[in-house]
Amino acid sequence: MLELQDLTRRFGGRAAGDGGGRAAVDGVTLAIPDGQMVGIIGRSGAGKSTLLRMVNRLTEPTSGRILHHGTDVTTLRGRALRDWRTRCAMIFQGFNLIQRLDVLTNVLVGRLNHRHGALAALNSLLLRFTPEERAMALDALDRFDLAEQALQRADTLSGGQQQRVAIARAMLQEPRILLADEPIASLDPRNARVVMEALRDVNRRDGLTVLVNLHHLDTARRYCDRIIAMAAGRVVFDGPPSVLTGGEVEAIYGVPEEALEAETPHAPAAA
Ligand SMILES: Nc1ncnc2c1ncn2[C@@H]1O[C@H](COP(=O)(O)OP(=O)(O)OP(=O)(O)O)[C@@H](O)[C@H]1O
Repeated sequence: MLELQDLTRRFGGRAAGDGGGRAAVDGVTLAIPDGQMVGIIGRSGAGKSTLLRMVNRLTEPTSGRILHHGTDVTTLRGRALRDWRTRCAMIFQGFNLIQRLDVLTNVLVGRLNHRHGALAALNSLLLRFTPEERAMALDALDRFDLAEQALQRADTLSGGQQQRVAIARAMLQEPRILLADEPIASLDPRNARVVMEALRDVNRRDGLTVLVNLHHLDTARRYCDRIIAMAAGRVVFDGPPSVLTGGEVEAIYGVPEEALEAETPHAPAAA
């Protein structure tokens, strides 16, 4: 179980924790069972990215707690924090691959957090990997239908392929949670579908908890077990997709579903 307890993040105060500034996330309390696929929706600026980034501590909470299996991850430091970030992988709208490196090496980067000791550090620096690690990376690529592209530079792939490489890299971390921050916002509908299916697959087959920020409600309804809607940093809906009807969306946001989605600034579809 992943528990968020009264989680708040303010920006723009005089100092963290002084109670000043605007709340990007405002007192969010959620309990997310292991293996659930959760879609987080809401207008631009609702606090979706800040919420996800607090879970793996890329953004520090101003107040509140995050517990995973009872461990308070809000207080972790040093090696314990690095271990948490390994268990809690993240993918981004912009894929965040190293463009000039080949696909296989990009996936192997997901393994670096598992290494400890001086020799391992040197090998990491030189991007040297063992045959076992390379086999693991190839398996991950094969699973997402990318084995043939293993030796191509990352920047030769389509956006949908790059996002699947990012998922393969995340899987090499052997995480328990996958955080996906608008993973399909730059993709055309076909690539978006393939990426959502890949996320669904790691959720269903590997049992990962997946938290995914999405702009399209139909995508959230189709792929997620649970939908959380945010507005101004707060949770304004939390329930199964079947309950989030068009009427419910209009009641929450004051505009029809189509109008809500149309406000969303989208990056141009990737090639
Ligand atoms: N590093 C930061 N410094 C200052 N303000 C920030 C920072 N990050 C986010 N914010 C503000 O916090 C609020 C929530 O932003 P956030 O990116 O979490 O929303 P979002 O729902 O993910 O939006 P989008 O869908 O556009 O990505 C916004 O008002 C944003 O401007």
